Amino acid sequence: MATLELINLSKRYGKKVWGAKNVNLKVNNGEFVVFLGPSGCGKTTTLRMIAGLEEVTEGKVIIDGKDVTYLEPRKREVSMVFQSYAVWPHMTVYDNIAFPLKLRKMPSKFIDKTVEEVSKMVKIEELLKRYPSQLSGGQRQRVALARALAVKPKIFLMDEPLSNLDAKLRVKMRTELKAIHHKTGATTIFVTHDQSEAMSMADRIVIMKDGRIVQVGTPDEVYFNCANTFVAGFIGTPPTNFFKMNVIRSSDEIHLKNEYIDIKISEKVKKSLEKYNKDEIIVGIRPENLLITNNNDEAIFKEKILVVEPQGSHQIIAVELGEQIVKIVAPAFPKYSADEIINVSLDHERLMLFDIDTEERLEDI
Ligand SMILES: Nc1ncnc2c1ncn2[C@@H]1O[C@H](COP(=O)(O)OP(=O)(O)OP(=O)(O)O)[C@@H](O)[C@H]1O
Repeated sequence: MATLELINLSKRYGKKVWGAKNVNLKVNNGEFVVFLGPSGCGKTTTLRMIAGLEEVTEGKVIIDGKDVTYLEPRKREVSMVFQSYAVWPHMTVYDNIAFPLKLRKMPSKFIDKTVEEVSKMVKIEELLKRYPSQLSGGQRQRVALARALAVKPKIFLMDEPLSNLDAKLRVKMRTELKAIHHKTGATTIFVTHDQSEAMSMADRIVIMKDGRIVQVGTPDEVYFNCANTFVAGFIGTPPTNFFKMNVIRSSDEIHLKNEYIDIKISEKVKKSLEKYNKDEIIVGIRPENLLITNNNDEAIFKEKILVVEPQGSHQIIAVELGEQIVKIVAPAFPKYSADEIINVSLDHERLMLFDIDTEERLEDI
């Protein structure tokens, strides 16, 4: 177990492309941190610099207070699990797991005990005599995990380890990985572009865009206190609805208005708007914070339902406001259907406001 610190960590490919730029992060002992972001945002590059597989252009990697920026990978005491299972086909499962321990010249009794321990942890103790070709994809990935666990690394690095598995197995493995982390307490960095994977596993999520960190926080923090429109749009399914609106100030009220929507803002939100002197603003409302109501006075808009997508536990309702499709997550009952006219209000506590120019969230909400 160890702490990890990244200081201004940057990687430039060629003359122009920055794979990662000024990444600053402190990871606590035993923490499970997930790097999340769209394809090409720099997650893998950053992970590989931590592992020592990628040369650092600028900045430092510190593990347990020691500068390892230029230390070769095997001396860093980190283990990495990749998306492709990367198990050796000519070795049995036992030998695959034992290999890194044999390299370290560990006594055979110790190796036996460790293989038994980690294979139980990842539930492959029955498969030790098989070869990888005799395993399913999920089982192969478990072998790769066991091999990484066997060396008891200071830091566990995982690059999309679940993405080759089918949807059901992915969800199952998430829970298992979280349980393994709970058991081992190993400091873990996990890379994914799947936000629900990140939300369900992470102690903290590091959201990246264009090689930079845009927000670091617990799953709740990045969901409820999004730093900007990028985070609000990236986290959550269906994604946040965004509206460009005018700020209409009168002596006793403030309204946020566009052609279709009129929001009379609450006292709480009023405060943050007092400091905002622009006439336009971006409003973000999550689909579950739009509420279908019978009360005309509460409604921020009234519209015909375009389509209803039943999901069992809830319904996703789409309406069209001009060119924009707006999504509403409603409870499973009452049932709605296309062409029905609905009044829609909102949970004012969950309204998100963003600066029209910077797209950063307004403070004090
Ligand atoms: N060897 C390379 N040479 C040149 N550019 C590279 C190289 N490796 C990565 N890049 C670029 O660096 C940026 C970050 O890539 P990286 O692989 O870290 O992204 P990622 O977030 O892990 O994406 P993905 O989810 O698709 O794996 C991208 O713009 C990518 O094109």
